[in-house]
Amino acid sequence: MQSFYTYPTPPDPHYSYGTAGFRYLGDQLGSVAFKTGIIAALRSISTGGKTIGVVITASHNPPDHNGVKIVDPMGEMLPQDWEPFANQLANTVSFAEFEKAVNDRLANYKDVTPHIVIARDTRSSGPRLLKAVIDGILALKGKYTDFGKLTTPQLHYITRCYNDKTFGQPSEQGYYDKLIATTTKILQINGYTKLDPITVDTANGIGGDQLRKLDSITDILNFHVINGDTDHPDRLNIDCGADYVKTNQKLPAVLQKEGPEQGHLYASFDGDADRVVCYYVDESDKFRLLDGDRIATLLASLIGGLLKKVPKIKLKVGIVQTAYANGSSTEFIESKLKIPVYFTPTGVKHLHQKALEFDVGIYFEANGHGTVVFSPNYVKQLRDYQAADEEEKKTVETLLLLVDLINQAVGDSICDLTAVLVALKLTKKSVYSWGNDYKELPNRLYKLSVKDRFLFKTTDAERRLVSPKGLQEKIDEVVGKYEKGRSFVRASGTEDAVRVYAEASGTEECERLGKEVCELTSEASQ
Ligand SMILES: CC(=O)N[C@H]1[C@@H](OP(=O)(O)O)O[C@H](CO)[C@@H](O)[C@@H]1O
Ligand SMILES: [Mg+2]
Repeated sequence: MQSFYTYPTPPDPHYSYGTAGFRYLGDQLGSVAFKTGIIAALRSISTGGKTIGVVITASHNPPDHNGVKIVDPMGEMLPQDWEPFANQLANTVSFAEFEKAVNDRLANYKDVTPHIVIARDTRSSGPRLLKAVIDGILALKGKYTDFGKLTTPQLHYITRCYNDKTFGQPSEQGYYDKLIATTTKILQINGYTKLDPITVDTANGIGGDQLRKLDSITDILNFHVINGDTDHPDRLNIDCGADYVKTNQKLPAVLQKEGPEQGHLYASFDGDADRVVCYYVDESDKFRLLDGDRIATLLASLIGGLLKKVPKIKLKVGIVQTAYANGSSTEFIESKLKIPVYFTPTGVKHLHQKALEFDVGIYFEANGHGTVVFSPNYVKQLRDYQAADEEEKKTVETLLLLVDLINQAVGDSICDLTAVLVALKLTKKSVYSWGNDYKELPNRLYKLSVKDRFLFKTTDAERRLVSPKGLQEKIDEVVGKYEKGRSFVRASGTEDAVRVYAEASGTEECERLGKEVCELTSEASQ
């Protein structure tokens, strides 16, 4: 563990393992990356030598940021009860304390060789941090396999394949093979040969390289990449990508300049390709965003529609949203799709957990991060089903193939987008009709700097404040003045800020409501 000295921990560190792992400026992450190698190795040892993943990425954050995140054996996030230990290690400055913490932990487990799979995004700090992660793994005499540059979900897939041989081949090629084979089969049994073309803004990140590879090995997917410059890592997420499009509610800069094609479907990925939003420009040149809420409703329409065709199969379907979901989407799901909606706090780990309670659990954050999970009961009922005719057989096969198409471990831009295109094809829906399923309520999201964001404590899936005292009552009073008004305030879990969300029936009303709630929030935080 002498390489501890190669990666000195800065004095008075405050590193914290959040939903997205450790995330800071790339040049401040050396010691954290080294220690993440150690934590991943310990996690592997604690599971009796199962393969663990490490992804080096800062997703949609600026190019000079970076991050390290650990992936558990079945492709899930590191369990929350490991986070305090990860934080303790990351913030330990002295070698003696560090060595003791590691050895104490090691003493709990059997002596096995850990194995770690690693991948990184396109950032220039990636290779340096990779070296640090590897040195951490080697310090515990671990083995590693470096998969080079991959999307975050690809590394989740590979990690799972190592531990679950039925899942697929543990390689990048294995990922493409599975996606192509599944998509081809779904199309074939439903009488189609290829998916419709789509233009994809890949945020100048790793998603671009991977879509180009896919495009070169198959004719059924028709992805046209824009913002796909991975030779210049400093362009990552700049004026493009899912976060830019969703936050600004406008086209990526290059499309604003060149002019988009009316009615054509576009999509944007984030920097590590685990989020996707779609959009188009309508007959009156208006930008129409098809965000995570819309993706959830589209996939729910597909799955719900297919299940209706086999009424003897009884499965529990649920949709999980956060308070950031547009009110119209919730209303559409409940009143038109007749599927129950559940709310959890922000962060995919909360949504994922809730979704697991259903046979089909569909969850998406409005920003485009999400997936669908299917229960063992779903697979069993469909596998055991005796189809009465060809139509039923086709339906059941399609429902089973969806399990392989959608990356259940984690939100995956490439799989989610393919599922969107499959859904449009199978439901015979045009881009316009998707966009007209419901009319979004105008909404605004604000970020406020406050003295102490931890003062803001919430309840009811973050929709109501319990602290600061009295603020919620004031918000209620303001909200009551606006038709279809809704507003809530919560501390960000990833930034030192408080977020204020507002929606109302009209744009002006929504902005006024947002402004009023921002003012109340600032006053209360003095
Ligand atoms: C409003 C919003 O988009 N919040 C994001 C953001 O969380 P905050 O806790 O709001 O900072 O980052 C999370 C991690 O990427 C993501 O899951 C979440 O949706
Ligand atoms: Mg991401």
